[in-house]
Amino acid sequence: MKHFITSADTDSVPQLVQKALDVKRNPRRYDQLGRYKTLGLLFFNPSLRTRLSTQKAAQNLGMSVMVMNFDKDGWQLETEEGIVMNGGNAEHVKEAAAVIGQYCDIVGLRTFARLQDAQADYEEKVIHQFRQYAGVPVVSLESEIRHPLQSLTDLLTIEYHRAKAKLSGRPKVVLSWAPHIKALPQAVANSFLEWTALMDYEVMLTHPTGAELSPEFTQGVTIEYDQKKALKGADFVYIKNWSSFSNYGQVIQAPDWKITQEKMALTNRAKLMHCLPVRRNLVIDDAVLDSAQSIVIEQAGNRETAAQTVLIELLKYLQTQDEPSDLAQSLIL
Ligand SMILES: NCCC[C@H](NC(=O)CCC(=O)O)C(=O)O
Ligand SMILES: NC(=O)OP(=O)(O)O
Repeated sequence: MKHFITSADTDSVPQLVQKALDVKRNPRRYDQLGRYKTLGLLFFNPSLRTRLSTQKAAQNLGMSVMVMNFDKDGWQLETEEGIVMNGGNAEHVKEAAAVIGQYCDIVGLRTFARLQDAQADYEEKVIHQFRQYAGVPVVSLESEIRHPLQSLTDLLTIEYHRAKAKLSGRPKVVLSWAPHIKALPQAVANSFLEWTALMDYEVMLTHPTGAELSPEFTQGVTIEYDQKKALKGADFVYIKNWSSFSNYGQVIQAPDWKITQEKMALTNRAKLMHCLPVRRNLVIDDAVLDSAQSIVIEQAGNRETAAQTVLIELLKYLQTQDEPSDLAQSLIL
């Protein structure tokens, strides 16, 4: 694996999930793999889990880590090609990415959607420019439209519980929209659909009218507009708010979609998942978050395993690049 930006960066999502389960069982197996390698983590937006779990995962592999709050501490980045830079942006991404690539063997980036211009957000411009100009593997720490480290975590968590509960057959996995006061990105939901589509699950999406996601991510997905119907018989319930895609970035008002104990009672004693942070009693009731059905803390714990799995794959790729060619080898000898 050369980069980690979409599910297409891995040859097989089910195999990557199996590798993550293996890392969960043997977390110290590759504790020297990252020796003398440096990971750079660039945050344009806040983070708790992604920042700490990825840093911890890198340390578990013997890597050094540098973290930068790029929005506060970096120069304002210009991303337009060929522009006369006489505005507010001091540094072009071409130099910034290339220079960071001089210091880091792997670079992670968090660049949330601005939720003003769908076309601009859906291009995921900055992360692709880093892939083009950094010269090293690039990891998404949540881009405008995807959060692949979260999705790998989510599948790892589902597979772990499936095995533990000895669930036979295809699990019913429901992604439900829930209310929020702020306009949030669609990244977590998009990615969850992108990744679950590659597993043998019965996936159902439920949301109010007006909360439709981009067709790029919902093709082939069953959509049920009645939340209670959707929750019936669910084995896993994944809760997330997102703002409107069609009326781009607008907050959708539907307070009745909050997750309550009564709604959870409709499920097949489903495990409740959320990427966090979650606003209690606005999105999910205390009674549900504090119940045994909630696995949100364990899910967040699995972020470390998912990040470690991805770093192992990228470090193994770097090893293949580090091996001296026959010609270089003969010059050294
Ligand atoms: N990385 C996980 C989720 C991050 C972000 N949530 C947030 O911004 C919540 C902010 C708040 O609740 O004020 C999102 O939905 O994509
Ligand atoms: N779930 C998640 O990505 O959390 P942070 O935003 O805190 O990193």
